Amino acid sequence: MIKLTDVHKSFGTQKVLNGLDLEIPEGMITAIIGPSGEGKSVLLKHIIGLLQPDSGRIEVDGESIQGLRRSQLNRIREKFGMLFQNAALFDSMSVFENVAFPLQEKTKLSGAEIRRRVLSALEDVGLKNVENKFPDELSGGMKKRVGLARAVVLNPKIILFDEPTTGLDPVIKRAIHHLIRETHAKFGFTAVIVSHEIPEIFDIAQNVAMLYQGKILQHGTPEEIQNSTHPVVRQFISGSLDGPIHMV
Ligand SMILES: Nc1ncnc2c1ncn2[C@@H]1O[C@H](COP(=O)(O)OP(=O)(O)OP(=O)(O)O)[C@@H](O)[C@H]1O
Repeated sequence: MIKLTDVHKSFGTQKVLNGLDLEIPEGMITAIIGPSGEGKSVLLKHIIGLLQPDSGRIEVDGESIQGLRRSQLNRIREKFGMLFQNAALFDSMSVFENVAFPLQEKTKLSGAEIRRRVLSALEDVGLKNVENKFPDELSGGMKKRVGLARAVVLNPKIILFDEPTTGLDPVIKRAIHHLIRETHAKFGFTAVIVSHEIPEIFDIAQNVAMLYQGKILQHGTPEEIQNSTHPVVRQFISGSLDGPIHMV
């Protein structure tokens, strides 16, 4: 389980997280939703230890991730895979090299075993015969698939997805969502997905937490969030211009 307790984070005078509490259950898909600029990516970066809170506590599997030495933090980070917003592939490396990278960095597996695992991970995400291509030869959807293969190749306990479908056409978006669900069913990792895809995300996530003004405003099943009576949640999921959320 991932547990955040009373987490505060400011950048200069801008308070982004303001006493945030959240429990992310193990083995489930949890979506973080909320208006742009509210701190969803900042929240993900705290979970993986890329940002430190000003105060509060973040625990992964019962272990606090603050104040750790780099080697201890690295050990905890090995539990994580991450699919970044833009897939963050290395442009100068082939698809094979991109997916092999975590295995080469973190394991002492033989070249033959690495090859087997990379090709298997690519097959899991529906990619065949692309291992020798370079990222700029791939479509946006294929890049996301390669990013997902790289995120699952070490079989991590937890995968963080930062807007995995932003900028993709509706068909590819659906395919990526389907793939996340399938890989989740196959590998059983804990998934945390930051997403703007409303209502599609309600079909994928088992839990949904809405971030607003530095706190989790509501956390529940997709049904509970969709049937929320909270005016902010209602306005956000309906995309209405009228309501307490002010556009800037
Ligand atoms: N390293 C940083 N230094 C200064 N400000 C930052 C930093 N990281 C994030 N911020 C600020 O924190 C706020 C929240 O950013 P964040 O990217 O988490 O929002 P978000 O909810 O993920 O937005 P979006 O949905 O548009 O991606 C923004 O105002 C951003 O400018």
